Amino acid sequence: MAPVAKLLLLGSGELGKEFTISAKRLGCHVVACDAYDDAPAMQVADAREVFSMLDADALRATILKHRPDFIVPEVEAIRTEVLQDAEADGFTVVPSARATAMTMNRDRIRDLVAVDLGLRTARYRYAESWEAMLEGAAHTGFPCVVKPVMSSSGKGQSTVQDADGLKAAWDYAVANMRGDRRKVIVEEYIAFDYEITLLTVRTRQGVFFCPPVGHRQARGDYQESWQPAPMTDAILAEAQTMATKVVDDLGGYGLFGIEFFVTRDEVIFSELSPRPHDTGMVTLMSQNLTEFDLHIRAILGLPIGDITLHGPTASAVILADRDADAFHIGGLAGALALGEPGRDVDVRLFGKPVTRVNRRMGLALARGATTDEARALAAAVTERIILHYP
Ligand SMILES: Nc1ncnc2c1ncn2[C@@H]1O[C@H](COP(=O)(O)OP(=O)(O)OP(=O)(O)O)[C@@H](O)[C@H]1O
Ligand SMILES: NCC(=O)N[C@@H]1O[C@H](COP(=O)([O-])[O-])[C@@H](O)[C@H]1O
Ligand SMILES: [Mg+2]
Repeated sequence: MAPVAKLLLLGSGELGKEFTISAKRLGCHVVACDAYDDAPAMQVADAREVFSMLDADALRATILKHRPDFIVPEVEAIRTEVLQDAEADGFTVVPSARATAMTMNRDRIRDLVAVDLGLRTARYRYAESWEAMLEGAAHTGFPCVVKPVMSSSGKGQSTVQDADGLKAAWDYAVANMRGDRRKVIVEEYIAFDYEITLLTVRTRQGVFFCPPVGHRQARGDYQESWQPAPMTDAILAEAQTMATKVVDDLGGYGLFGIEFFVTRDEVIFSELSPRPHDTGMVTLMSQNLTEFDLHIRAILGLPIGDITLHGPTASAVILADRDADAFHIGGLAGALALGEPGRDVDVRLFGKPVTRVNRRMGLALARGATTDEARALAAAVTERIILHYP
């Protein structure tokens, strides 16, 4: 049987794994790529390719070898020029080669949103040396947040309290950045009331939204998320209007995770992923269609219909605390025993072959009468899951 579509998945982590499962359910053939073997998505895909997606020749060769109907980026470590060439040669990049290139570089997406579209963002400046950061900080004030223009999951990110901290922030950013651009964004620190991810689906039938996802971050990386995030209709409508402007400019079809800070009287655009978002993994339990189901449906041009929330739901991450290649994960039975009628619990173990300090190895999911109850239950589930290192 010929597959519904052949997908080349660039990045094979936990998001790619769940996306692959959703795509396989709709009859797709998935070739999962990453820089290391046995990555989570490879374990459920039809085929795998192990190479650095920052290597232009290897990426080009892999595209030509498989000739996919859709190239689906999953990480932010891809030589995006190759995707632009591939698109010019008639391949389809999800959602578009331009969106992938723009979002892989914080400065490009920030300039698009703040300058071209005129949407509210934190004040910012770019810097290519720690001395230049002084000038940036003069514009933003202290505290300020420093991030490499190429990084994700908070890598290389720090909050700086005063001028004395700038040199250390530069060194940390350079040591943890990805790619070869020694450049940072210096951003005004926003003392937000809360932050959300607005999962936004751009389809041939128009733009759809999931109920807003609230989340809590530590070290620039997500710790827990919940849905729905309580917010007023007016603030939500404003965020939706901003999201629509951004995705319509970026174009293409797929799900986008759009991050906003919300203060007492303002919605501030932070950044976006042109693909499923880590905080959106809460939809694995909360919705009739998960963010992964929505992404593949938008890609294939299938109808979305109603996005229905089952009820207040939360996710919490299961992290490793050290570097190890020998380990096992225990406590599943006890964790799942926390569930009872009206208090569903579930876990996802990603199957990553090695641990690292603070590497996300799995996820707890829980439902409750309120998001607070769901969050407490998800946290209790993670406490029962134990990583054992021999
Ligand atoms: N200007 C800011 N003011 C206050 N907090 C911030 C600011 N920028 C970032 N943060 C905090 O750090 C978190 C991570 O920042 P950001 O999303 O920009 O990093 P990232 O590396 O792109 O992460 P990911 O790829 O996981 O989305 C934000 O969700 C927020 O909690
Ligand atoms: N915020 C981006 C994000 O959550 N990306 C997800 O993490 C994986 C990398 O994990 P690893 O660093 O543990 O290999 C990526 O492949 C993607 O699934
Ligand atoms: Mg983010």
